[in-house]
Amino acid sequence: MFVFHLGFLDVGWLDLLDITVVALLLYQIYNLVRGSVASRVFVGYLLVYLFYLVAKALGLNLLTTILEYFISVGALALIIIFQQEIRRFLLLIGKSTNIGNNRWVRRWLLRQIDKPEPLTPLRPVLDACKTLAAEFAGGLLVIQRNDDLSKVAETGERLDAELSKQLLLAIFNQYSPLHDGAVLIGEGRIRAARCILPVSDDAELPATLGFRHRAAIGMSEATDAAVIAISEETGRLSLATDGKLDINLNLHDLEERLVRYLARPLT
Ligand SMILES: Nc1ncnc2c1ncn2[C@@H]1O[C@H](COP(=O)(O)OP(=O)(O)OP(=O)(O)O)[C@@H](O)[C@H]1O
Repeated sequence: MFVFHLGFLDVGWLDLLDITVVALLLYQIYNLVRGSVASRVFVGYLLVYLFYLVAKALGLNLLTTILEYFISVGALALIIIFQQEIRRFLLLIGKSTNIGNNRWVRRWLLRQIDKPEPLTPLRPVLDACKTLAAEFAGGLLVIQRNDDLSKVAETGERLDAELSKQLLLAIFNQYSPLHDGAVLIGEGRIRAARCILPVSDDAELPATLGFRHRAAIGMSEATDAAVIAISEETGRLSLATDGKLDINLNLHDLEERLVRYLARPLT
């Protein structure tokens, strides 16, 4: 069934759906590679493909064959060049379609009654952040929301300790064997310390941003956790959520953003 005619072209509903999906995909790819070296490779590849279409339409057989060969080998090369972007793209899809994490799916399909979200008391966390910032001690604190963080916990020392300001300060004390890496906090308890977080490979991040802050962003890209980074150099407080870092927050702003983010309904 045709929707309309465009010159000699008959455009149907399926064509419109096809064009919309391709446009959305291209837009997502553009968003992922924007600003990175990969974006130039992507544009170059598109230009070669356009050149190939023109050569084919003109009936330039030899050139078409050479370009066909180049494009098929190029597709493989693209997968290698774009590994980081493809990984980020798949993570994005996985994160937004994590069926088990969906409130409605849990309720209606998995027949799980939603228990009230386990609230992590923020007071001990905020008090510890205040002291760590004032003393330029440095810290990295992950507050679990809904995603399972057991894989990250495995990279460090598992603990199951009551959450308290004093314990957090003891962990991040420079003489503590647990001070390096991140602390995981979930359901009001300290779950692990000395954890290694995934580091963001976003090429648009400022070069001045060190690994503690890149790890905070990386963790918030890969999971729905909120990550607080306290700079050892400047005492600055930053909060990473949804792959974005808010830097130089005062304690009040940090508390407000954390409360708002953790109270946000699950999708
Ligand atoms: N991937 C990671 N996972 C967990 N902790 C990390 C990771 N990368 C760095 N860190 C922690 O951050 C500390 C400081 O790293 P770095 O100096 O590169 O960060 P920074 O962002 O410049 O922070 P600062 O302002 O505190 O110097 C490391 O000693 C380590 O404890």
